[in-house]
Amino acid sequence: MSAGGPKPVIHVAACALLDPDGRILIARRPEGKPMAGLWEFPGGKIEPGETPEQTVVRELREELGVEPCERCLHPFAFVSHPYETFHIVMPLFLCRTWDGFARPLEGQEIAWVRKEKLGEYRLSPADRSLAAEIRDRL
Ligand SMILES: Nc1nc2c([nH]c(=O)n2[C@H]2C[C@H](O)[C@@H](COP(=O)(O)OP(=O)(O)OP(=O)(O)O)O2)c(=O)[nH]1
Repeated sequence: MSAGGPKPVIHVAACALLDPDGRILIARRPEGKPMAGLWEFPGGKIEPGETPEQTVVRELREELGVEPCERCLHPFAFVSHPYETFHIVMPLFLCRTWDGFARPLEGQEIAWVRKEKLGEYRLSPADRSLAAEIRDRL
């Protein structure tokens, strides 16, 4: 707990899209957002009343124009990570099947990256352990 009292717990849901060549899509947080310039998995905050799967489907549609089906989202890992001003809890799903062609719709940069190369990208601090999980378990 910080000196200023308890930090809010933020619930986020994210997804690693995996293409047939075994590459994973990551996105770079655009200028103007917190943690701009860092790479992360597509996703976002879970809105009230949403399941994490619904959040991922909504965010992939908004950010990338792709439509995964909910049953194509496979729970893979989660993080519980303290940032300075909040604490993030975030499940990461894996998805190998979706409709549409992933393209950056919100001014973000995207990259398809082999799992061995994920460590070469400057990831959000909460995502670093996820990259290691992907490298070791995928
Ligand atoms: N989407 C996503 N967010 C992550 C990851 N790792 C990580 O620490 N975060 C943090 C960054 C943000 O503080 C928070 C997600 O908020 P966001 O700003 O992307 O979500 P959002 O689009 O729903 O929010 P907003 O801009 O509408 O406020 O979680 C990740 O892999 N993916």
